[in-house]
Amino acid sequence: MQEKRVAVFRKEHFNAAHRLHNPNWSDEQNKAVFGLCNNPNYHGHNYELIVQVTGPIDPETGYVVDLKYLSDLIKTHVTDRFDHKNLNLDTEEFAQLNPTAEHIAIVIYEKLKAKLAPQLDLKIRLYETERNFVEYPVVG
Ligand SMILES: Nc1nc2c(c(=O)[nH]1)N=C([C@H](O)[C@H](O)COP(=O)(O)OP(=O)(O)OP(=O)(O)O)CN2
Ligand SMILES: [Zn+2]
Repeated sequence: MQEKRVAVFRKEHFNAAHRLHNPNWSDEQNKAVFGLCNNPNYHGHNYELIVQVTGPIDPETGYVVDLKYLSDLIKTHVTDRFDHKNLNLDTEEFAQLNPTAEHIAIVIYEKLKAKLAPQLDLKIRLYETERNFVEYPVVG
């Protein structure tokens, strides 16, 4: 019989400021492409993060992953690092990387993936606003 794989989810949130900017472009080009998001004085978002972990159920615990462990992992590696921060100025992750929702999702994925057992699949959904959100990775 095929192993049953189950997805478990943890929702978190963090508030952060950012500025979308490409240093290789002129100010005019940055303004034209990124609009208000290029404001030199930054702007903020209430990010909503959904972390999905998929895998087999451990027969001993009945868990795919302990959600308390997952919650602690997200706190240590994501929210403690990014909450109430200016992503461009206060974090090494986005000092040289444009802090778009796409890039933030990939950075979060890579941090958490490194801490999870290899048989577990990870997916990140990140809401930058109520209507704008991204997912990583995309399968297929
Ligand atoms: N592909 C992406 N597009 C945009 C991103 C991004 O990360 N990836 N980010 C932004 C800005 O950060 C911007 O602040 C988003 O806010 P806004 O356009 O105001 O979106 P809202 O949902 O709040 O407002 P609407 O009224 O629904 O437009 C822009 N693009
Ligand atoms: Zn923004």
